[in-house]
Amino acid sequence: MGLPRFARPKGVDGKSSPNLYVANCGPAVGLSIDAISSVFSTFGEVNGVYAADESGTRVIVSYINENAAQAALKALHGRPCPDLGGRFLHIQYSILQPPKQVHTNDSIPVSLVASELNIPGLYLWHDFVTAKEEEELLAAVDDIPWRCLAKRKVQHYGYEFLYETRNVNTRQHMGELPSFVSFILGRIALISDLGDAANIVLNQLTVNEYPSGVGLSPHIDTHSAFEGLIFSLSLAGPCIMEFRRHSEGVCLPKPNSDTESKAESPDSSSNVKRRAIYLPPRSLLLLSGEARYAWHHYIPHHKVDLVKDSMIRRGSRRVSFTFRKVRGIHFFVVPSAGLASGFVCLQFILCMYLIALKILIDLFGYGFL
Ligand SMILES: O=C(O)CCC(=O)C(=O)O
Ligand SMILES: [Fe+2]
Repeated sequence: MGLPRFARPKGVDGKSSPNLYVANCGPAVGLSIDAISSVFSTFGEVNGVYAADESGTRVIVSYINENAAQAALKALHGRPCPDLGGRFLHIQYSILQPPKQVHTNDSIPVSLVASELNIPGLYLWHDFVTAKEEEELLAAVDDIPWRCLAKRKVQHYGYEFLYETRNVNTRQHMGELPSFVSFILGRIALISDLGDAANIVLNQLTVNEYPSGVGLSPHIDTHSAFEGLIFSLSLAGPCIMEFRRHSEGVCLPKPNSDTESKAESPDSSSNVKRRAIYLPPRSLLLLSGEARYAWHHYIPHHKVDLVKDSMIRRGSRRVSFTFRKVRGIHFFVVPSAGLASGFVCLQFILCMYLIALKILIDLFGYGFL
């Protein structure tokens, strides 16, 4: 998906050109590309209107000829534009970058459905929770203190994820997953596509709150900390999630699980396969098998995502609920977290009963039965 690349003009005046760099203008400030195009078309034929960067607040208006650009700049620069919500536009000439200087276009087509990505083990269910449930889930976590990381806020349930060691402390169990997520666990257990649903164990929950434009570094969730399936429920705002996988024999960067480091710019080398999927609010993503173990996943730092030719603005925040299974811990089996304590009791009683039975058999033989 190639957007033309324009250089931001240097100096105040810039060099005359048919392309204008227009700041304070774009989808992120409520101005559609069509509306912008129609206003600028009054000065001459417009070739196209493009996002100047990922902010959603700066566009490039590209004219067929320079005179039109000059007229538009003269008429619209530095004053409120009534046809564009009264916004003050800041306009300069912009220059199409010569091919040698063109930055690697790091945007790739974004799919709406998981099957298009061809990544085994990746699933996405839209509208997994209703708008009302979403509201209730957000209210529930907003009632609980957040832990602030450098760029986002988190809450941990079940077991705390320790960012310093990229692991969980399995000796410190923080209790069952909260009752406000029980219905989600119950619903996951009913997903018919997941053959062996009875074996799904989810005993750790990380809630992430991302402010607008904040992403997540490429990583594979730590193998030694988590096993099995990883479910992530998106709430409040949309984002895109990208996946990348290096070809055999090519070294992957060290898995950067749940770190706070700056999102790396995606590797454009031909040895890297890249895919992207749009995660709307209320959708549930599942990473399993190859999707979970062989592909890095990350959320690019964008305020606006280009999805099927539409610019989709990230909300003021995105909250995700990521459910995982801590390696080696077998309690709290889905279907119902509400029933989890019952399971634990039952398992405990059964164990005690078998141990007692074994002792009695050892002492008295089978005769006492
Ligand atoms: O926010 C998300 O959906 C993904 C979070 C994630 O990848 C993680 O916590 O490891
Ligand atoms: Fe992850």
